[in-house]
Amino acid sequence: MSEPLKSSNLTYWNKAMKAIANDIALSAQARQSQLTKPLGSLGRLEDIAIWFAGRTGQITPKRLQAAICIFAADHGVAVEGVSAFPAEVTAQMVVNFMNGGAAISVLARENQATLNVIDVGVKNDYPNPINSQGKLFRSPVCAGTANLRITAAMTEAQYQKAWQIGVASAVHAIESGKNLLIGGEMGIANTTAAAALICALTDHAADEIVGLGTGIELSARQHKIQVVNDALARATAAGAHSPLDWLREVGGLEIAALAGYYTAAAEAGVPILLDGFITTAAALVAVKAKPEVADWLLASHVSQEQGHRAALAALNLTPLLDLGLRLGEGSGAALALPILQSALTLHREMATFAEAGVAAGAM
Ligand SMILES: O=C(O)c1ccc[n+]([C@@H]2O[C@H](COP(=O)([O-])O)[C@@H](O)[C@H]2O)c1
Ligand SMILES: Cc1cc2nc[nH]c2cc1C
Repeated sequence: MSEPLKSSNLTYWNKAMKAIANDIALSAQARQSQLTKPLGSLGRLEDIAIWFAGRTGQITPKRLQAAICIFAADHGVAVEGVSAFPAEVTAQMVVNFMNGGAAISVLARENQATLNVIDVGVKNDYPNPINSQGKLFRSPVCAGTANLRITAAMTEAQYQKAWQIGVASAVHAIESGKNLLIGGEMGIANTTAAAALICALTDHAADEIVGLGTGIELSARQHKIQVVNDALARATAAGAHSPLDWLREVGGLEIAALAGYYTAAAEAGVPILLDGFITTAAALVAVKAKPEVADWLLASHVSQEQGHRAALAALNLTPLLDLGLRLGEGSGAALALPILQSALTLHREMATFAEAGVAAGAM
């Protein structure tokens, strides 16, 4: 199925943020201390259960119903030879996602998550999928961004439209009962845009952040660093200042949509599970524009892309997994889902010392 996505509820932008229920988190912490295990022995799983209690307002949070939205778009900077793959792959992978053959298609099935793909700016044509796994929303803002090395990647109207499509995607998922939002992305050359954004929004130099993306040679990485530095200098000269200026100048349509998706999820009080390098760049934009978004973010994994660890650190996030992934599509987030589910199920279903008749240790 393929349909346009209506950006129905734009009031989510600039809405007041839902508060964290600290009293409920404290009750969840007290429950953790009563479960039949030495306190702290479930490590970060205990923190995860308490984190979700504070966000959901439930001492024993319900099972997670995850929505995965993949935002796909092309990048004008691909002409600079910054990727190991041709730009045509963006459209081809959209079809693969829908046909069920991509890594994220498999992982979504494996973890009972819904998978929707939102085309916010794929350049090449592609056929409508038949019998697809999820829904395809064809909402292209334009046929990809401009080359960020030589001009602003997007116009004001373009990045705002992409942002609003992300907002509408989050609203759609939340209104259909999802209580965990995962964003994924597909866009050849988007590690160049993400690296430029991370450099602009943190104190890091391009050499610290630019990586090999889909697998470019080390010599090509030097050129990619030059492209990022040229883009940063150009945008600085053009007067880029705010996080949204930087998004427009050096970002991407899928990155703008992800930033809107995360902001709307946080405004609605729905937890967000980040994926890799590009989704973290989008989260950085959202947090710099609206700092409270940070309270709703969890990091699934640290990608092999060089600058990901620094970007996560800038968000004060500690990843759950370090598996050497560098795929994107939401794959790392889908892989971390069973860990989150187990943390919540243990918290809900384990017996307390009193219930089990087990002697509690000195605490
Ligand atoms: O998420 C990551 O950490 C990640 C790291 C490297 C590459 N990717 C994916 O690869 C594509 C971008 O790589 P590149 O080399 O074309 O810039 C894009 O489709 C991303 O989903 C994703
Ligand atoms: C094949 C392929 C699959 C991807 N999935 C996300 N980014 C990707 C980039 C390529 C090249």
